[in-house]
Amino acid sequence: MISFQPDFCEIALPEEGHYSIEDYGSSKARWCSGCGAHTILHSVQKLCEDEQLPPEKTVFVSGIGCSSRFPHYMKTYGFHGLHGRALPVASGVKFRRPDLNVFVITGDGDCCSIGAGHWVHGIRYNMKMVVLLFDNSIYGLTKKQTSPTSPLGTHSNTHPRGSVIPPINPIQSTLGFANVSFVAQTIDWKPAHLNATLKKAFDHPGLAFVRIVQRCPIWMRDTYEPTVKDPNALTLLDHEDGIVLDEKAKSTFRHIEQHDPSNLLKAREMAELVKETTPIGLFYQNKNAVRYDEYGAHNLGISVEERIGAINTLMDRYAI
Ligand SMILES: Cc1ncc(C[n+]2csc(CCOP(=O)(O)OP(=O)(O)O)c2C)c(N)n1
Ligand code: SF4
Repeated sequence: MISFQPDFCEIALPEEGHYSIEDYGSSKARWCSGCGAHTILHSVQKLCEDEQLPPEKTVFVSGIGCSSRFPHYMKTYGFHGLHGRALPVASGVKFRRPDLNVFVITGDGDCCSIGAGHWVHGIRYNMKMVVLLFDNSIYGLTKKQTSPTSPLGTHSNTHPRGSVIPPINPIQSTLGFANVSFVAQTIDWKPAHLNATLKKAFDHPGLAFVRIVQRCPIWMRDTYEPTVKDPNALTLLDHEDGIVLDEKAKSTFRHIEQHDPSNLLKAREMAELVKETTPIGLFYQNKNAVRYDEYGAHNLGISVEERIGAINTLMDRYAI
């Protein structure tokens, strides 16, 4: 388990009082050339710059996988932990330090396989954080084993003759979990949509779950290439309360569907679209869902600061 504080504390707030994108991390990550994770990294660093997040108040928690190397490339706090366990670690961080900006980076194996139990309850606890599911439909780091999101018939090292069990649809599953409050889908190769989705997720007052369809050119080229190349493969979910794109970015889509993100039943129907095309946009948002990170303080009738003080006292008492 590695928890670390890289060299950000050596980066004093620039004199002009403005962090630039370079202050948030490196653009030289050790992912394969053409891996979709590179564009996601850039987009997240851009979000940090746009929001001027103080690096010492920001933490990236991940599990294990290619995608989970993400915290190493950020000059913020980071925790590259145990396979499948990013969500409980992040929940602990958020409950203990509600003042921090918390991001979770998880792969489809990490989240939907070994970490699936935490996925259900992380969504249900709805603590304010952004969860980014890097879904490349394969176990990348361990060199091509079938993942729960691998399309039926995927040839892999665990299923050389093709996978036989239908995959999980992470959007549909998440929309079925209790107390779900924000579910969006985007892709790594359309930066305008990716950036707008991250911004919407960051602004959400609860747990924002974002599935990012991610290119893995090493193991899954045949799976994602048709979607990248075919202009008919995507459907943009459009609504004034959803992920709003400018006209130029919108004009790159051939298929646009109006979808009101307050309608959970319709959102579940939209998630089914994936059989014919990949829908991207905001499926569902409920800003009023119960938040466990707020509940503790509200229930006791104390402020967040008082709660932190109470937790500190307990930790001192038991020398934790
Ligand atoms: C408890 C445990 N079981 C298994 C592994 C081996 N392992 C490491 S990464 C990984 C799968 C990674 O796939 P995914 O989460 O989809 O991430 P990707 O590498 O594709 O980004 C597995 C099975 C491990 N590190 N720890
Ligand atoms: S194996 Fe795939 S997911 Fe992993 S770094 Fe390479 S391209 Fe990215």
